[in-house]
Amino acid sequence: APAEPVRVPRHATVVNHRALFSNYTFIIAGGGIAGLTLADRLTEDPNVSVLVIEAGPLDPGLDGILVPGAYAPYYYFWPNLASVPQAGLNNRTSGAITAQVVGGGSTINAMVYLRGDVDDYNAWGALGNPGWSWQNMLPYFKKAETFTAPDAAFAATANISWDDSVRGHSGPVQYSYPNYFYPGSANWWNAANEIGLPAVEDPLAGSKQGVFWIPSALDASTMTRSHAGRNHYERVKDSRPNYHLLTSNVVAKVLFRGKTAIGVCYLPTSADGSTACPSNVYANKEVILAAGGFGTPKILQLSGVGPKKHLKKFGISHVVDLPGVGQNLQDQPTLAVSYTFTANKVPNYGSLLTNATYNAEQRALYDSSHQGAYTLISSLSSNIGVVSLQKATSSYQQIIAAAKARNPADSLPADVDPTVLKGYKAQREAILKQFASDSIGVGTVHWGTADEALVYHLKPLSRGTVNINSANPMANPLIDFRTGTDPADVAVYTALFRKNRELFAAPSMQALGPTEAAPFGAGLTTDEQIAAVMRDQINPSNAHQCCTAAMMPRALGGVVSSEQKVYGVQGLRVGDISAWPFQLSGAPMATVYASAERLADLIKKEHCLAGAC
Ligand SMILES: Cc1cc2nc3c(=O)[nH]c(=O)nc-3n(C[C@H](O)[C@H](O)[C@H](O)COP(=O)(O)OP(=O)(O)OC[C@H]3O[C@@H](n4cnc5c(N)ncnc54)[C@H](O)[C@@H]3O)c2cc1C
Repeated sequence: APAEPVRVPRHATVVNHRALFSNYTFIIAGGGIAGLTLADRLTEDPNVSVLVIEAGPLDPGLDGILVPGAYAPYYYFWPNLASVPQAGLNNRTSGAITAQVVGGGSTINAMVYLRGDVDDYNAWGALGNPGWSWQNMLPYFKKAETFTAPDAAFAATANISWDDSVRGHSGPVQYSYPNYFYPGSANWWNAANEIGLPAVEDPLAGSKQGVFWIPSALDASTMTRSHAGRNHYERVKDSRPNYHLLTSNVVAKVLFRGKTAIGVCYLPTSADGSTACPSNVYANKEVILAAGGFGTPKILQLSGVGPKKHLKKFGISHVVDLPGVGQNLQDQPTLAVSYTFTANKVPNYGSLLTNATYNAEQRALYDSSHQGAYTLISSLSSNIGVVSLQKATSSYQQIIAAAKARNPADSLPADVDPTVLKGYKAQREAILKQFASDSIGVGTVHWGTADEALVYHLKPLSRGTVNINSANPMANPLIDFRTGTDPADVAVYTALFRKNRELFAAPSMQALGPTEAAPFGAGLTTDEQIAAVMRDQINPSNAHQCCTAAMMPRALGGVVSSEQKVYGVQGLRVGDISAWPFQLSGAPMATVYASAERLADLIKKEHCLAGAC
């Protein structure tokens, strides 16, 4: 079958099962951010055909997806995903959220559009990944995006600043800023300045210590969400007969001839999986996995690419023994801290929920002129602050010293493969260097302007796992975030909690009369007391799951090379967030778009596509 020539129909479209070709130049598993970016760029060459197989449907344009203030992501959550009991969080289980829809996370995420910092990409490079650095990524960040500046007068009153030279102006992903802020945001911003978190000129310039407006994946022409389904599929589909998207189907596994990937088998998302692989489709050149931080390692393991010992338990014969597949799971945990106020300002984001008149006014304003509170994603305000460990606590050196004194093996599952442990040691050294730097954030503070502050932990040292629990491709994997199993994470989080508390104690926030509410509260004064409550409150996930097919040398437990080729086989790459070695000081979306742009260029060059050689 792989030798059959590619037939190109007249219209690119979402195809149904019967309209599929039997073979394509490339097959991409997962139509999320990475998958659709790759498909768009590869089909620029009319001689290439690409099939994307996506487990979810196309969003028909629901309000809760497109209108930020009406945000309702749960329509497209992957069903029934949850973690196992979390040993570091008093054995609580938690939901594990990831998207199942065309556009993946970009269709349902909170639209926060941030890059990592300079040392994030440099450190990935230093882990044995030539070609990865901030300098190398910057052109791809720009290529990926189009920034629309806010109205100049509004920007001046609202403290929005940016450096146009680091922003892209002609890429498919649209981003801008909401054109409204709640009055309480100004108190929060001033309070941040009062505790030594300055205004950052541009958080996308490679360092963002301080406070800034959150760039948002908003199409400024309509003030609606710019998601990958729109910017990397709908934008080009009518002119690309060579771009096929099969929705509501799940890739069960990669098909191999010897050690060469030749295609995939797939089945409808509605199937029960008892008859595995009813349908096959073949790739002439490559299969690319882009099924996200949970989906990609699952497909690899089901395909016989993973820890041999684990696969054996399910009767899966291994194609290549790669112990790192499904290890190294990381997320960016979140913590909500509740407050009551004696003098909070209205309107705040709670007003949309509690005041029907205000809500109706704001909706009418948005519908008529794309202005007002509905341009803000609900539950977030316009500002956020990023904090290095040094800024968070004067005890940062003690935290680093304690982390260095710990045996890294104690932070991983007992049966860890020696290569994975070696890779973790290398990562740990890189991250501890970042802890000592004042130019890399370890966490963020945020206040939505109503009854809750949010504290995010960006740089965990704890490592989890995602492993299949059945050979049935429809069964969800076992997800163990292992949040808080490394004591340094709890110490860092406690410091971030205290930074948030300091911010609320600053004069500009005190003017609103806040009281930290239960289960926290002023009665908790020691680190131990705070940490004990945090273990009951931390949410292990911000839906930023990553790093489960990590890009590192094989001797360090890596799964893919710096060109994102899976070790030990041919014709198979990982194109998505699974390939990251460790979390960024920032949210993932912009980097997933940009690194898929980078990978598309590498693939074009290697196969001489679209005049690339
Ligand atoms: C609710 C939510 C809020 C978030 N908020 C933000 C934010 O504000 N800012 C930010 O930067 N990031 C945010 N994120 C995270 C960000 O969206 C993800 O990190 C990003 O989408 C990852 O990109 P990806 O291409 O690796 O995977 P995804 O975009 O998740 O795409 C993977 C796709 O693969 C599909 N898939 C999985 N398994 C299979 C299979 N076997 N066969 C076929 N298809 C499959 C899935 O349905 C999905 O569409 C959020 C995520 C969520 C879910």
